[in-house]
Amino acid sequence: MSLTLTDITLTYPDGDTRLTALDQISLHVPKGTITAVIGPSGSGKSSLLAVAATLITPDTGTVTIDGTPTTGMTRAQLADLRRNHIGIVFQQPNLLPALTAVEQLQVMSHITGHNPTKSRPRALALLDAVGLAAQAHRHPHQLSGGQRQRVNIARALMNTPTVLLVDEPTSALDHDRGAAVIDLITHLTHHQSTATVLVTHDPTHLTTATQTTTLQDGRITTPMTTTSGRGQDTGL
Ligand SMILES: Nc1ncnc2c1ncn2[C@@H]1O[C@H](COP(=O)(O)OP(=O)(O)OP(=O)(O)O)[C@@H](O)[C@H]1O
Repeated sequence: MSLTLTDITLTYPDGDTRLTALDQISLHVPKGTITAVIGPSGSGKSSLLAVAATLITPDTGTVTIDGTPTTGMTRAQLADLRRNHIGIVFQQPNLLPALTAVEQLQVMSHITGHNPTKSRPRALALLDAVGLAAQAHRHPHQLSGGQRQRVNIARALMNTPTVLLVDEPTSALDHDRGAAVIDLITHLTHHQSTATVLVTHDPTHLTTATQTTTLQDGRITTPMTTTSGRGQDTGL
């Protein structure tokens, strides 16, 4: 259960030429660990997440999820892999306005062909794990920004992903709420054993990461460093 990127190069069309967004990136993220990715705007962080999520196919290189290389998979196989193995937390929660918090999570089961009614206990347990047991029946407009981001994170975990990809989850939150969200991601990473990649602009987030990598112009510029960040048991 891990995520491995091997020699990834990604280019985009740029007028008559091509812009290299990722240049021979290799990264190994074991289960139960967080790799923080930092770097200036335009350095390739979002591109890296999109490649890891199999949303963009790189020009060269391999994305391996849980030991299975994704190279050569059909679109249907990739969609299946994303639904069942990859959780993605975007900057903005993008919750459905008409649904309550618990229903936002149950929809994920519906998408994977499972019975949403049967998945309700897990949805409620996850909301409890992110501190929202009392808000499970509220609609997005009845939740604060931090609470909406917590629903977003819980939703990404609904289908027990082995890989969790998180893009600047605190950009819309104040410092304290942001720190709480990072604590939550750390906690869930360890106890759901996800291989987590966290893109962040905030250096204070790096203390909870297992390793940190810095991107500059699509290249890794610093060797990984290892810390000892750990969370607590959610029992999920
Ligand atoms: N769809 C695209 N078409 C062409 N160029 C792109 C596209 N997406 C990104 N780029 C370029 O690729 C490079 C890397 O962009 P990317 O968004 O991955 O960086 P980033 O580090 O996530 O930036 P930010 O922190 O501003 O989100 C930049 O030069 C960007 O302009």
